[in-house]
Amino acid sequence: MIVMKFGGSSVANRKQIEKVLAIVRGRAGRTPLVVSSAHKGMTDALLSGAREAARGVYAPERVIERQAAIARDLGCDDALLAPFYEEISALYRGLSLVRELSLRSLDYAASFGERMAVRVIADFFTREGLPAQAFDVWDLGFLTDAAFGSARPLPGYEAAMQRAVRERVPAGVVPVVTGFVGKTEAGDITTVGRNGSDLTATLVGAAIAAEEVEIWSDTDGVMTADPSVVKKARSISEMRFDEAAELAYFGSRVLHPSTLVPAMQKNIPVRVLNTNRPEHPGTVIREAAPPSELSATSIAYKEGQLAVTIRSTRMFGAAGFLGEAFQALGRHEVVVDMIATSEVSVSFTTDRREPLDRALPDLERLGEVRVEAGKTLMVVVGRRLAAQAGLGAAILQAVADAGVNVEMVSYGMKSISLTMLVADKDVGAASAVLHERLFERA
Ligand SMILES: Nc1ncnc2c1ncn2[C@@H]1O[C@H](COP(=O)(O)OP(=O)(O)O)[C@@H](O)[C@H]1O
Ligand SMILES: N[C@@H](CC(=O)OP(=O)(O)O)C(=O)O
Repeated sequence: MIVMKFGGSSVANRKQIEKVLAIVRGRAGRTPLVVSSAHKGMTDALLSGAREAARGVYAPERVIERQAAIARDLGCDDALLAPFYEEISALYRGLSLVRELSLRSLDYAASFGERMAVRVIADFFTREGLPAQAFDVWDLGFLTDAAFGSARPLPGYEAAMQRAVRERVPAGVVPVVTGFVGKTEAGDITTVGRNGSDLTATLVGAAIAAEEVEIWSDTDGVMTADPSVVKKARSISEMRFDEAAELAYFGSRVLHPSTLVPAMQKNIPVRVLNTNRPEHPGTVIREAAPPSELSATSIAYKEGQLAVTIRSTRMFGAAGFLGEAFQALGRHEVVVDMIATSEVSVSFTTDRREPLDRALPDLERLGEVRVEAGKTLMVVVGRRLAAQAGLGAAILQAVADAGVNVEMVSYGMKSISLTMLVADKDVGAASAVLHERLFERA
């Protein structure tokens, strides 16, 4: 079996879904299980409708009309999605009455995108002669914890999924399964997090021991930089799991940050492909990749970071200071990405304000605290980074030549990445110069 995940851009409208049909038809002999995202923009539309409702503005017709237009274009009967339109209206009505919006309600609202998309896609495939059946992923055994907005499957979900796929998917029928969503044992709808259908795909792939997971998007696989930012970005043919995981974590939107974890655990290759150019070989991500002649594999960045510095003379030669600081961060669930220390200060970055604000009183007991917003983590990923003398210096020199000030650097022993903290405004200049030096010179 193979898992084929199609993102929002791949199922945006009839034209795109026709491409998806041709691609899936071409893989029919490999027993595909399709995981689909919502049509592009639907999740955002559903969430903004819910937020509006919670402010007292009840207007479900916008999102319903958007979905209905796609369904109609695909020739689906209005009755197919009518129960969902009623449920969305009831939910928005409820939110507009209580004027409240919990993480749980947000997940419930967001879930409609995938639940409606799989139904119209399976219906269309079947009418076009490729027998298909829509499934909510929980009906195939994917039950999760109750961490709304970042839910994960319950231990043992793999066996439940294997059994359900065997028992519920008829032979010769392509299952079209919801990405992104899940359900708790108590019946509450959850999501695995924004852009999470990639993660659903690898979790499902790991559960059913798929021979491969394909992620179909709108670029020729994983590229040396975000092609929407760096025009000369080029496709990477092979990557190692750890390289791709690092890249995904540091903001490369093409893969959700946790996508590679289930694939790594079960050693399942992940192939990233382009729905608009299915003949392109894309990128294969697996445990081992042949040596590359390039110094680096790719660059990525994560904007909107907060840089925090705690300065204290108490730190000078004292044991335990860092321990206290990081215990406080741990207690308040502050996720730290990058750290630098000196004799009298410790600096780190994080991307969420709210846990940091909760930790501040504890940190202020340790020393003088300064928080600066508007920072970007720029990362260069590559398995040769640790081994190639002078490469780190060349990267920093390139950024300096572009007039960009690097405020922090992290370059660990045996590391496959070099991370720099720069101002948000410098992202364009830093990306361009790094790409030019690392990938555009012969
Ligand atoms: N290194 C990269 N390689 C390819 N795409 C990237 C990279 N970094 C960022 N991206 C962006 O990710 C986008 C694909 O992700 P997304 O919009 O979530 O697609 P989908 O709708 O398929 O889920 C691309 O259009 C591209 O702009
Ligand atoms: N539809 C969800 C999940 C997802 O993964 O979407 P996409 O594959 O289009 O990134 C979202 O927008 O967050």
